[in-house]
Amino acid sequence: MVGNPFICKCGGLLEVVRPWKGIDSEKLKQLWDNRLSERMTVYASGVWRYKELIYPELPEPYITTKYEGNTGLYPTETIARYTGVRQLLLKAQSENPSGSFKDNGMTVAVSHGRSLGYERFTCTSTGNTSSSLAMYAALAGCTSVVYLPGNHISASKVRQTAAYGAELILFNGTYDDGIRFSRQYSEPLGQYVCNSMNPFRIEGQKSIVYEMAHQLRWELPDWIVVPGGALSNATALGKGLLELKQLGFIQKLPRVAVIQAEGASPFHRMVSLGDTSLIPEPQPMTIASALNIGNPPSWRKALHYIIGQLQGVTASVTDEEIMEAKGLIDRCGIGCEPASAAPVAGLKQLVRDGVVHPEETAACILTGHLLKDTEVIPYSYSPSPIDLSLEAVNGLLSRG
Ligand SMILES: N[C@@H](CCOP(=O)(O)O)C(=O)O
Repeated sequence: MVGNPFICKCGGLLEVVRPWKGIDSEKLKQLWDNRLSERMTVYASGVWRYKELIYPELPEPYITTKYEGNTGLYPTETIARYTGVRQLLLKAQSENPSGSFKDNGMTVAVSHGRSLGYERFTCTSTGNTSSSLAMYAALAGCTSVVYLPGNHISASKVRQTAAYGAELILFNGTYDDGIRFSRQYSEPLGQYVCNSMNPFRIEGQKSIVYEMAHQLRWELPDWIVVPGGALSNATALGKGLLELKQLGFIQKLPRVAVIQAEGASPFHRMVSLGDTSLIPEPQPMTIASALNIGNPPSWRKALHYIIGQLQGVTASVTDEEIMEAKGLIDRCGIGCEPASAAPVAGLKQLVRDGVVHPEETAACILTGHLLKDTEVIPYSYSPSPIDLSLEAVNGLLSRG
């Protein structure tokens, strides 16, 4: 096996560990408040605003940013009622420049790669990671090569990736096959890997919970709920939360829940059986394209942070439950891709099962934009055009 810079000799994934000397949380909170008025500097980014906890030593000229992050945190009574909690917030990572939470990590991975002198970036993807990478690589004046499974991914995401100018390599097999290939061959091909096996992706994705805590004046809800596919989001959430607590930014840790889609839920299966080794799902199958992953690369890190350190919980939900929750999120005016609706469906289940108390509060992280998986948008509109007249319109309105 050819070496990969992010894989340890033991086969596990490397991660960034810092000694955290000289962090003064009160001073940093003040600095970050001041940065909220930045406009066209790197600190206008909702990721690089928190540079001191993300990648303090990276020189600014290497940073490729599209002012990512800065996403809304919306209270919604409809979804609170639906899930059964007292208060519910939706953190819309879908509002990122390429339409998904991947941007929080990708700006850091691409900036790190540039600092090493790379000009060719790569990833394997079900579509969001590739769109994000293609966008940042183009922005940095570099090229990207993306490996995409030939089936069960979203054509709208593939088109978005192509639009940013990536070289597309469609292959037979699943996301997991593509990851196996790029673990082995990206480095000899001179391509800098930007999948979440790259620990700088995880560092960037921590900013999601940093920004959420900042928006809530450093008091998080009782629960934070994320979808689980490759498990980089869960890992970053766990690592980020523990750092916030350890460094004195928050006084109380929230509980965390990771929700998988039933057809691609090896992590949930492992946790619910009390096991500590993951049995991959050979044919992952869910309508939520971003969750179509049978062998999540970050499962060990997620197990360590979410289950080991934070005593978090997991659940799995059916495609029907995902689509029902998505319908509600869409009609609240926020909208999301199917994978993002899994946390809302999962929270409902956790309240029903008595794991989450109805008096508790929760935030669900929406990972991708409503326009990401357009093939599965289940809405219809007027079947055939009419000749416009007041009578014809009144006739249609009275039917509705
Ligand atoms: N849903 C993802 C797959 C995860 O890839 P990662 O390397 O970004 O964790 C995608 O959009 O491709």
